[in-house]
Amino acid sequence: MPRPFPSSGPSGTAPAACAVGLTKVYGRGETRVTALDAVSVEFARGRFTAVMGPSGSGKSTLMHCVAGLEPVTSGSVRIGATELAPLGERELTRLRREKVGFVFQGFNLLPTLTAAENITLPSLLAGRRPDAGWMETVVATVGLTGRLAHRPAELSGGQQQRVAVARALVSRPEIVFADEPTGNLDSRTGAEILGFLRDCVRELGQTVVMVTHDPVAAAHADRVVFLADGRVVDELREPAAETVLERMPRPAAQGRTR
Ligand SMILES: Nc1ncnc2c1ncn2[C@@H]1O[C@H](COP(=O)(O)OP(=O)(O)OP(=O)(O)O)[C@@H](O)[C@H]1O
Repeated sequence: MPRPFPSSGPSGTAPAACAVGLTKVYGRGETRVTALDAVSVEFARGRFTAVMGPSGSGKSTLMHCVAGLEPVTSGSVRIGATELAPLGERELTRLRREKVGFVFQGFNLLPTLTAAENITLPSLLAGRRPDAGWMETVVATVGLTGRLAHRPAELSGGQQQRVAVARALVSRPEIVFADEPTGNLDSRTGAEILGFLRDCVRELGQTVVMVTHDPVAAAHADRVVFLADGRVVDELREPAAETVLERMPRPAAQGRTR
C-alpha cells in the first residue's frame, strides 16, 4: 500500500507533486554524472509552473523523476499524497495512468487512430470510460470541436498538439507534465498551445509543469523554477519574458562529472 505523506497544509492545499532532497546520479566512476543534486521543489495544485535552465541542468531528469518514469538515487518524491519510493513497477504504471498526464514535443499520437480515439485511448487502457461531459469540456477548451474524426496526418502540428493536450487532460490527472510542448511549432501556434495550457489551469483547475528553453513560453506560467547544475537556483512568480531572460542562469563553463 502506498504510504501517505502528512499533509503540508489544510485539506486541499497540499502540492500536486513535490520532491524533497531529490538526487539522481547516472553512471559510475569516470562517467558518473550528478544530474540532480538534493533538489527540493513543490508544484502547487491548480498552478502552471515552468522549469527552465541551461542544457544539461537537469530539467528532463527532474520531470522524469517526479513523474515516476525514472528511479531516484536518494530523496523522496510524491504525487498527491502518494510517495513513489515504495511503489513497484506495476504500481508506478498504474499511478502514472491514473494521476499523471504527459505532453511531449513530438505529439506522440497514434497515426491510425482518430483524434477522439487518441484522446480516449489512455483512459480505456486504464479500464475507464472518459466522462462524456468532461471530454466535451476539454475538447472545447483546446479548440478541437469539429476535428475529432480526423487522423493526425489530417491535422496541423498545432491541432495535433491540442489533441495531445486533450489526451493528457481527459483523465483528470493530478498533474500534467509538458516537455517542450511548443518545441516543434511555429511561434504563433506555440503561443496558442500555451494559451490552451493556461486556460486548462485557470478554467479547469489543472496543475501543469512545463519544461522549456523559451522565456516567452515560460512567461505563460504562474511561476518559473530555475535549475542550474542539478540544483534549484532561483524562482520567479508572475514572470514576464524579459525578466525570465534576465534571470536565466548562464550555462556552466564545464560539466559536473564527479
Ligand atoms: N540516461 C542518462 N545517462 C547518463 N547521463 C544522463 C542520462 N540522462 C541525462 N543524463 C545527464 O544528466 C544531466 C542532466 O540531463 P537532463 O537531460 O536532465 O538536462 P536538461 O536540462 O533536460 O537538458 P536539455 O535542455 O539539453 O534537454 C546531463 O549532464 C546529462 O548528460
